[in-house]
Amino acid sequence: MTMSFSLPLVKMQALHKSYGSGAIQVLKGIDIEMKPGDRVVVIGPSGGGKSTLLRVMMGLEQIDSGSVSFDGKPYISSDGRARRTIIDTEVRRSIGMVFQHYTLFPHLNVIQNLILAPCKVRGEPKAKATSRAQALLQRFGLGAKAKAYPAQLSGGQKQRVAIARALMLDPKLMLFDEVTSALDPELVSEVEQVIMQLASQDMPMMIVTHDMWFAKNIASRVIFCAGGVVVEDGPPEQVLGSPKEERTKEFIDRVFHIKQ
Ligand SMILES: Nc1ncnc2c1ncn2[C@@H]1O[C@H](COP(=O)(O)OP(=O)(O)OP(=O)(O)O)[C@@H](O)[C@H]1O
Repeated sequence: MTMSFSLPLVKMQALHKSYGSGAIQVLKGIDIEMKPGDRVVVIGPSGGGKSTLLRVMMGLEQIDSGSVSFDGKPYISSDGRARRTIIDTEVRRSIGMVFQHYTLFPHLNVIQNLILAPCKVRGEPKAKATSRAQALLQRFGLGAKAKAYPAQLSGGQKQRVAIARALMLDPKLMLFDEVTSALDPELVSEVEQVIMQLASQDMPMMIVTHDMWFAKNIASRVIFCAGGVVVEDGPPEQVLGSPKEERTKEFIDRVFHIKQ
């Protein structure tokens, strides 16, 4: 029998996070390992700490204790005394994130939004960044929108631009936090398809979503978080139930109710 081992791409150890100087405990000891090819979907009841988890991974939140490693290197840790979080920004930059609400700069057009960080952060020449940006926009069916401003785009287009913008920094891991929740239903699939496209190219990703159909179709693993801990971690069919039940609100309510 042959066994293959791959080192974790991400390793979270005993992550604790509270808001309000400890008054609201949100993460109560999270241990998650993510392997290089994993597409992890995080589900769970509202207020369970899913967004907080992703924001911690992005270095956007202070933690109380614990650590997060990327490619074997701890890049988020706590100094243990003053609740100060230590962030290795170099490592952190290899992670891209897209949020629920559009975060494009309204005063910049699409191309300018895409090339800002590569030019400013990396010192990439403008012409080179622009040609990479154009190629990405073509790939995502947005070639004609290069000169448009965010206000001239639909919600689905804005989210696809936000994904393209994150990809401009060549992330080794992508985090998606409910990126379709604010969209009209008819715009959801164009954004999900872009994420599926990235998944088919083996981009490791962690996704927070309430869309059980999407979860089932994209996940290699599903993690159920509730009450600040990981309640269940396994293949989608195990955590999400039988295909008949998927995506129904009743199913989600029942599972969340039982596990809360
Ligand atoms: N900046 C903050 N200050 C104080 N409390 C916060 C802050 N951000 C989040 N919280 C609280 O922390 C808890 C977890 O929030 P979080 O947004 O991480 O949950 P979630 O699982 O992503 O929920 P949802 O599915 O509704 O988006 C909630 O009780 C929320 O009210």
